[in-house]
Amino acid sequence: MKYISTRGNVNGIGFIDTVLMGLATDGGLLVPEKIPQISLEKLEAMSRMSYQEIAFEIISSYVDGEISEQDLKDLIERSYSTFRHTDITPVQKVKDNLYVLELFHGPTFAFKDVALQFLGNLYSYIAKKTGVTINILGATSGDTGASAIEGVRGKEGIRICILHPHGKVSKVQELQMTTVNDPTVLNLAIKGTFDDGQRIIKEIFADLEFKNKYHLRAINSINFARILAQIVYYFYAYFQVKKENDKIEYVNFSVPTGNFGDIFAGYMAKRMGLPVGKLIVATNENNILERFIKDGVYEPGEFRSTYSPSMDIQVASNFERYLYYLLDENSSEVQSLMNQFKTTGKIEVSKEQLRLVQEDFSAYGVKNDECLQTIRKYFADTNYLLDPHTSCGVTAFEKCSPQEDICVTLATAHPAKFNEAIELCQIEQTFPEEIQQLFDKPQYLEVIEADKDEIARRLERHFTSAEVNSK
Ligand SMILES: N[C@@H](CCOP(=O)(O)O)C(=O)O
Repeated sequence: MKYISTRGNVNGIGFIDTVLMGLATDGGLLVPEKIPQISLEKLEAMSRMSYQEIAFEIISSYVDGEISEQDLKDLIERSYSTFRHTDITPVQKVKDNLYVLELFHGPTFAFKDVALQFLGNLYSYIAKKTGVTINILGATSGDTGASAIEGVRGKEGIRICILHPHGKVSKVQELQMTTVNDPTVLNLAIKGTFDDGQRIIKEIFADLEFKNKYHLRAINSINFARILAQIVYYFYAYFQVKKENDKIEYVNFSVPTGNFGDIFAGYMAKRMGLPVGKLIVATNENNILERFIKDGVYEPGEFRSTYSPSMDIQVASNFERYLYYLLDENSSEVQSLMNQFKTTGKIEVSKEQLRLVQEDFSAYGVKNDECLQTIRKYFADTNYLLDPHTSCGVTAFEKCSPQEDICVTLATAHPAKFNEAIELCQIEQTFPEEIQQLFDKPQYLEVIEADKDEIARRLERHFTSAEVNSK
């Protein structure tokens, strides 16, 4: 299994180099040369496996022997031993045709833990094997940051810096990131939006001299390992639902979407042979992806702060990976559309391409009020408390999934992370102990201009500090 860039100028690299490269050196995103196919017999066998066993089957088909079988099994075991639920990502039936895939049982109560516990352990494994320090740079709209820090903190030979938009994440999200008192962890609160942070880190990664000098590594979903670990739970969820509904031929998935990584993992699962019907893109009022799926025009709108801050994103990183497949793996066309996006701020696909988009996806952009209404309605009717992101997913399920289909909505975070929104719904909730205790801790963060050069200077200091954990 080799990996290539969506823009065509990186070819034939292996899995570990793909993880280390993160953003491709030509500015594109790395994808496998061929998507592994899962046969019907294999699917049947996998339906009886545990989460960890399914993870091994999927991940090993992409790692292709670069990590020994035993080491990979150990990495997977270690990564999911931190989860509070024995099923790792349990599936709950909420009503007749709606299941919720609970992805928030990891250490930071968000779906990001599923991939970042794994990626943290993988980085640690690589750091030990190569003896080279790993300096991680990431941007977050709220959930990735805490989860990435939790995935690597205390691990030998790793430093991390996370950029978050100052004042634009929930209080619990901010506390989760900034109460970590560890000299290898740096939190920069930028005066800007998540899109500013994501653009700046991509510019820094594109400066190859800087990237190589400081061994910069990515933890965002630009890193293919993130997508890979997220493919697993689509398989797991399908098998759980199929057990209860043996006649179904496919399942729809409704996915709260910001950076397009989570739903892109679902698209990969479908391409691998999982019987997925529609992939429903649930956005909030930052609805670039909804507009693209409905009209074929990809063009950022005005930034809005919403009750689902993790999805307050205009430019979705993984859109480029999808574009690559939509354009029939034609990297020069991807390159030219991405250039066009850079100069005009807009991409428009043909009618035939839009038809293909709509074969796989439907979309709904949830208004702020609707998000709260759905939380109230489901709590009153089913006693199930949705977080605001999952509420967008459930609202989109109601709008887009036909009554006769079964749909799994991805529950991407625990409601306790977004108590501001839950309080507006006049619903009382008890905080899990791990979240409650954050309120008494001091915070460690630096507020900084959203300026690439200033941030790069701060990174140089952090990534050359003597502080790095050792055995
Ligand atoms: N929604 C994310 C934004 C970053 O996305 P990623 O999947 O590329 O890490 C967040 O909560 O930080």
